[in-house]
Amino acid sequence: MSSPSALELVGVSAPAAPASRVPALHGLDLRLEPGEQVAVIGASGAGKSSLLLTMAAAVRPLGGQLRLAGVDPWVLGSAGRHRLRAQLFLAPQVPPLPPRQRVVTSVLAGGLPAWPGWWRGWLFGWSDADASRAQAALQAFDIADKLWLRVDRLSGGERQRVGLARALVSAARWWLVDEPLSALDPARAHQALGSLQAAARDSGRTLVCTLHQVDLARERFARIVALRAGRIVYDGPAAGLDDEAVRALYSPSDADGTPSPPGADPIAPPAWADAPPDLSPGPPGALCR
Ligand SMILES: Nc1ncnc2c1ncn2[C@@H]1O[C@H](COP(=O)(O)OP(=O)(O)OP(=O)(O)O)[C@@H](O)[C@H]1O
Repeated sequence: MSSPSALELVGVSAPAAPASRVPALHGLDLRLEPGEQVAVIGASGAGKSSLLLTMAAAVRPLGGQLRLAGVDPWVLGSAGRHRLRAQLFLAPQVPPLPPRQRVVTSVLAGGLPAWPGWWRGWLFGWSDADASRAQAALQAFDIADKLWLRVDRLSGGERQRVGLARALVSAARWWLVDEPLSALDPARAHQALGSLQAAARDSGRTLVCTLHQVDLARERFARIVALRAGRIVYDGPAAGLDDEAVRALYSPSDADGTPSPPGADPIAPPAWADAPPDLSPGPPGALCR
């Protein structure tokens, strides 16, 4: 049964960035019910990040309509849209963590803008209750021991997990997470995705997650949305996406999404690329670069 609290795209075409007028998404129809968990897959450049930015009301559709719990954020004034955005947590591929900030502060910033007390804590120090909240969020990603470290002392994978811990302290009802596992080894990736999904499930949040790990997407998500060249080419149960469909999804294509014929070479290399390398020795004493 559909709910009025759904996140909905109706015939949405949208660019990849706020300043662009070039559509990266073309006429998408998509509806996510509260508490649903959806993996978005597709080749590089297919439009996965653009879809999350559009859902987060960070880029304005060129056509069609985004509806968040029945409200189109783009008919609101900027203050109203800002309030509505507090319902959305967007985790970009590379979390924007200030390098000199302590991890505790970065995690608790996930509660902004809905948590005015953040500024007090940031200025005057964190209470034990705040620190415990951040620690519990980090614990879910197995990095509770990093609570008081500075962000620039973390590895890339640890930063990525701090970025995910921010979702757990946010009050948002929709979690939009862009490639959360790109910097994690396979074991950590399984653990982090499991924690994220469990936290979303336990708190009734809607989770949309873009993933390059197709096997993990099929194993862990009941519903898969597949994008190709800015269009939805599959939206359904993970079980309905077989290996052949996945191969077709990731096969090279022309710009319009038409698969290239076998052996086709869409971009010919320049003539010099085939020339044999010059292996002649340089003058005596020449430096090898
Ligand atoms: N800032 C930008 N301005 C203009 N076009 C962009 C911008 N960022 C991305 N694009 C283009 O928009 C299209 C969709 O990009 P998008 O980042 O949404 O793809 P993606 O599926 O998330 O890719 P990836 O898996 O590599 O992150 C691509 O053709 C890309 O080149």
